Amino acid sequence: MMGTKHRNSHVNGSIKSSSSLRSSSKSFQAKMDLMSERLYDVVKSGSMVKRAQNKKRFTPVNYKHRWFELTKRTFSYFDVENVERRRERGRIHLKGVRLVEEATVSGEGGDPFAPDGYPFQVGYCEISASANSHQLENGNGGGSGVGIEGQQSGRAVPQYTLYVIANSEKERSEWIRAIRQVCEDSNTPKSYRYHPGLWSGKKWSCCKGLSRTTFGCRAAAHWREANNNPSNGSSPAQNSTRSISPNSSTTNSQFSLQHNSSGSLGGGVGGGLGGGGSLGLGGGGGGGGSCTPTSLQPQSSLTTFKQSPTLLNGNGTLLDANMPGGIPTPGTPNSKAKDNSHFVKLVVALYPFKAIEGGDLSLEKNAEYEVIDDSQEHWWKVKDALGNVGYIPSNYVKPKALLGLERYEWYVGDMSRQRAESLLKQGDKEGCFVVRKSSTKGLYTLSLHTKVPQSHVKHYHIKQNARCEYYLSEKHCCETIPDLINYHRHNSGGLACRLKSSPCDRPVPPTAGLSHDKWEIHPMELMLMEELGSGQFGVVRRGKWRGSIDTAVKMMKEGTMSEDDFIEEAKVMTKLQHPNLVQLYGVCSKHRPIYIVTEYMKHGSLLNYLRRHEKTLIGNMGLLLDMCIQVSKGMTYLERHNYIHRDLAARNCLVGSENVVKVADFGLARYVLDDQYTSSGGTKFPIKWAPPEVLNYTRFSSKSDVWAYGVLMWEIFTCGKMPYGRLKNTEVVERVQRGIILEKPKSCAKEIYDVMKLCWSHGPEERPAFRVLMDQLALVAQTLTD
Ligand SMILES: Nc1ncnc2c1ncn2[C@@H]1O[C@H](COP(=O)(O)OP(=O)(O)OP(=O)(O)O)[C@@H](O)[C@H]1O
Ligand SMILES: [Zn+2]
Repeated sequence: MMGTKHRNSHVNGSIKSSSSLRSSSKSFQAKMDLMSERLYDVVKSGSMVKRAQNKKRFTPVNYKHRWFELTKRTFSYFDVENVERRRERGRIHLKGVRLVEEATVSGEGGDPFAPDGYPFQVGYCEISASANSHQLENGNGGGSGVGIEGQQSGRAVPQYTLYVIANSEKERSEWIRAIRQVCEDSNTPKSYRYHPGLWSGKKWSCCKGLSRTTFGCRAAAHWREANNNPSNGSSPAQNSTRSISPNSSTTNSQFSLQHNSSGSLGGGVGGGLGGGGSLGLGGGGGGGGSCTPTSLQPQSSLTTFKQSPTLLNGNGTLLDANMPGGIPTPGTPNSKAKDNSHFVKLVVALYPFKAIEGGDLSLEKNAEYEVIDDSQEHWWKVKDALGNVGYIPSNYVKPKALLGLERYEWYVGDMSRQRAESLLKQGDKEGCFVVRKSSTKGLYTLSLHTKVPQSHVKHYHIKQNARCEYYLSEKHCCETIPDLINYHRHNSGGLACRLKSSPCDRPVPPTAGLSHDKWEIHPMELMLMEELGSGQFGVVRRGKWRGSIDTAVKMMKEGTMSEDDFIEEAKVMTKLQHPNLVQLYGVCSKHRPIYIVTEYMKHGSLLNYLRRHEKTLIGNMGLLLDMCIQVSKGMTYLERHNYIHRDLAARNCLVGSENVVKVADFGLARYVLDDQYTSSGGTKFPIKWAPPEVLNYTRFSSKSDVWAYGVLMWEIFTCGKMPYGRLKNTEVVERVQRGIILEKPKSCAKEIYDVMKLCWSHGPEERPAFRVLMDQLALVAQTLTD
């Protein structure tokens, strides 16, 4: 039980005045050290989302954007605003770090308010805030005054856990690796167990363990081993716990559910439910949005769990967490294979899927399936309740343990205000509504269509009171959002009208290929219909695959592309999958002309769409900005996969229902044989979308895509005007070389034009990455709308 009450012992009133004097000068010295350290040894930095103080209840305001910095001694975080003089909000001394692992914060039993992203956790023990790093170098030798902290710094078991949500899988694994690398490993156990999930106040979201101090349900080898393992390289498809997870066949094994009928892997006692610990200098006051009275809040905004320093094993025998080798693990790295039977991954179908090819399995919406093989990214082998086994598209299911509001028809997730409006107006029904993620991270918004006095959509923030109950009008509070929705189905309670229906089913996303391992399509399986348009490669027609799936079929004019190379590439391209990329289903390559078969987008090319709807679009900055953001999401995905588009422009984006915009034709330019198209001197070369380094040296990169993206933004905000008007290509080249850029479109806010200008920085390295652009535009959207 030690440790639970002592987190503030360094400010304990019993400390004698002389030592407090000493400690104040020491703390000044420590501050100076820390400042210089921050200036000179930042190993890694970046903005991510931090989960605040652990509470019994989950709340959206638990999540804040913070600027993180890793130095050789600390992992600290700062306000994101005010770049020059960032205020430090808290820090972890790396000496105290005991585990760094991926985490699962959302999903069933988890935090429904967790924003999307890639969470990881840092488990640590408290290191006295007043002590500087030099003192701590000696680890647990501390005198009795700071005895508890001194001892704790030598502990194997972390006392607290900090949850951080990275923006991409790659970023997450980079952070995990970086923190592990700079951490002293002397205090970390050879292997340890941890919970990938969150403690909800009642149980662990990962294993449903009912005691906060229950042994971790996941075994990890010491991270040295994990870090050295080549399979934990930077490949975004692999996550860093893969090699050390008990369920090695599971690509993302944090989803494993534990079926553990023979009792828990280890019991546990002790450890209060106490919240946070005070950490380091400056922590105070952060976090914000607490749900409990502030006087009960520990001063730091760190999310922390108390864990017992003393543990029981499965038989109830006392174990000393300080003993060499740390916590005994039922699943040591060598015995992991035997553990496999305990782990079953259950998924729930978000959409129906009809098995057409042999070997596939149909999915029934909301039914549960057991995953048998998820070694391939896009097609998993699963078993249904009747024992039928087959392949299903992995993007149609969600791990049961991660299921949040998705199970509800009315939840649309990441839909912008503008798209929600167009969706609801389309149905034109009184009381038709959706709940969506608000543009403020972690919050939700109810969008409601009403016809009184005339057809319009109202947006309400779902708020929380001091007891963490949700409400739309303060008089009617509910414990959960679904309860709140139910309440307002029966009582308008201050809303424009009662909630009635939600719009038709969520649109079913395309699959990566039309079946598992399928990218060669037999032309007999395609029914060709009307012509959709034509480009320089030939005609595009609508098609139906096996009478049921809408497709677009591009019939490639013979001699326009190097076909064999493209056919090889198509296998890779079918594997690229993102909601803002036009899905490549496959090719018909056995006959000529070859067909390229893609997802069908009902409103055709973005360029024509902008021109056709100029009147309604031009005044709607929110909608135009939303289109830009959608494209930036698709491009961020390509960037992350090191895939260069080479011909990004409004003509190569397509529009689907509810103003969904997707990027098409990525990478295709490489297979074009026509010199006029491929050489920067050619008449068909997209000069107006090309940055200086492409014009000069044909040097393509993701950053040349960023330049083109700036021009695409300009096309969007002018509703499809031709960049540089009627200027000839040679004149455009000359201007670009001289640094003359496109003018600000009339209907475009200065903040948005500023982003375009960044894309047109002369040197590729000065241009922001897509992932940065995406965040910047989301911030602009937040200030301009919602
Ligand atoms: N997946 C699709 N869904 C619906 N319509 C499509 C699809 N793909 C293409 N089209 C329609 O076909 C037209 C021609 O497309 P295509 O990609 O061949 O040429 P383009 O992009 O207009 O020009 P370029 O040949 O220079 O790339 C598009 O403008 C669009 O209207
Ligand atoms: Zn667990």
